[in-house]
Amino acid sequence: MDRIRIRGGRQLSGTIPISGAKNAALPLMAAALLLDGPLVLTNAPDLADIGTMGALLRQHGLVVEHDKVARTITLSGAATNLEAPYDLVRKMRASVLVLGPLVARYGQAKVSLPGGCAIGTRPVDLHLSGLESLGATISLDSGYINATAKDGLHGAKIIFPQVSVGATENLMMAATLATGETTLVNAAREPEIIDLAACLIAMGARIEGAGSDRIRIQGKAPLGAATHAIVPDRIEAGTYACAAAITGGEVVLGGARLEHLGAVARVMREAGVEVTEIPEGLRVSRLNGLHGADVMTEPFPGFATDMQAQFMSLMAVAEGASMVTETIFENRFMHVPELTRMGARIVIHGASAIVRGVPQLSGAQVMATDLRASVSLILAGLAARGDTVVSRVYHLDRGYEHVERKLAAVGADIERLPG
Ligand SMILES: CC(=O)N[C@H]1[C@@H](OP(=O)(O)OP(=O)(O)OC[C@H]2O[C@@H](n3ccc(=O)[nH]c3=O)[C@H](O)[C@@H]2O)O[C@H](CO)[C@@H](O)[C@@H]1O
Ligand SMILES: C=C(OP(=O)(O)O)C(=O)O
Repeated sequence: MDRIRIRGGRQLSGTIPISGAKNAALPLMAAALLLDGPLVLTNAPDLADIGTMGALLRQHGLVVEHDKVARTITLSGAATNLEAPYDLVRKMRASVLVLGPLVARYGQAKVSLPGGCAIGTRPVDLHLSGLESLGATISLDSGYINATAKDGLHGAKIIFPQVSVGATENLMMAATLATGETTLVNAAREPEIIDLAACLIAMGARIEGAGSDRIRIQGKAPLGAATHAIVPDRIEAGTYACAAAITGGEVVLGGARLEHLGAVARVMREAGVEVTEIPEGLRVSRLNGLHGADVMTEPFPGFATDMQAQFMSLMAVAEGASMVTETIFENRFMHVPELTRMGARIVIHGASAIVRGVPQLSGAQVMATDLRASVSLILAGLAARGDTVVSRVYHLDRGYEHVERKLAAVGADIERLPG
């Protein structure tokens, strides 16, 4: 298993190109099940999760070509197998996004229940009840979701009791092939939802309101081939913004957009980080000290849960105390014991962590437990005295493209230790 070694203390300077977003690319790939295609996705990142979604769609019968040099994914063909097996679904929860498109187009699907993961139990009840509202019959058997809609889906008004990115995506896709109008109320407003809607519209779908909490879909518009550029990864951008800030450096995040950072940019400014929009993307710098700032994770445009671990690393070396409250996932503080091993002073009280900043962290051997926890340890390593070695970086490779190359290119002392 590969590890990553970081020798801390280098200020970062230069430009980091921001890749296409993992969390946009995965639903966009699943959307290829809605039509024969081809669907051409440009600005595609080279990530383990993209490989997993490609493998899943191939075993459904699609032709998936990922040109890593041109950074395009071309998806075409029809599904010949309507089952998503446990072995692939367990690797990546976003696999459940094939459910809506499959049942909408083929009237039938069998998809393994994704189960929980390190950060929480992560049920899919909202995906399933939403599909039932659209007319699907759902049953659970031997760890699988069986969904049928022999006469097709029909439009409905679906009021989500809680905001869910994945359920909004699954139902928005399914509704494009349902008869009549579907309204999603209390829908997620993340930039990845807007990106998926833009791609579906490019295919011919009629969708209004994506980016607001009420999305209207007029189903059964004929869908055809489309080309779509994947939105830049706001979480990757936020992560590298923390890298610039934690090292007291200045970096340009090529292609990043301020409006996509939501509350993250505001809180970073509050903590003493300069974030400026420039034609190339965002310039992030920290010339003076960092101050503690409180955050609470919320659906977009609130502070992203996917930025919580990285921000906690930053607060670990800020002056004063910060309170970090996680409201989305019940088990997303697994980076805390590892950061503590590096000298951070953090105590957890229920869903909140109190971070008392220390002047300096010290390098240590630490273990990655999930995607964002892994990168938070790399950030801490960039600021720490001495060497940090992060193990289990396969978590990191799910969602960060060439992290060591991108950071080394702006001056970090970082290398991958193949294992
Ligand atoms: C591939 C992808 O895009 N992943 C992102 C997506 O995950 P994902 O789509 O899984 O997250 P959701 O927005 O659905 O989850 C939000 C909350 O709703 C709960 N919930 C969700 C669905 C459901 O049927 N029932 C239910 O109770 C979840 O357990 C969680 O507490 O949004 C999360 C929240 O921004 C991010 O952290 C993930 O990086
Ligand atoms: C939690 C994440 O992803 P996933 O939903 O794929 O587990 C993430 O991107 O931080």
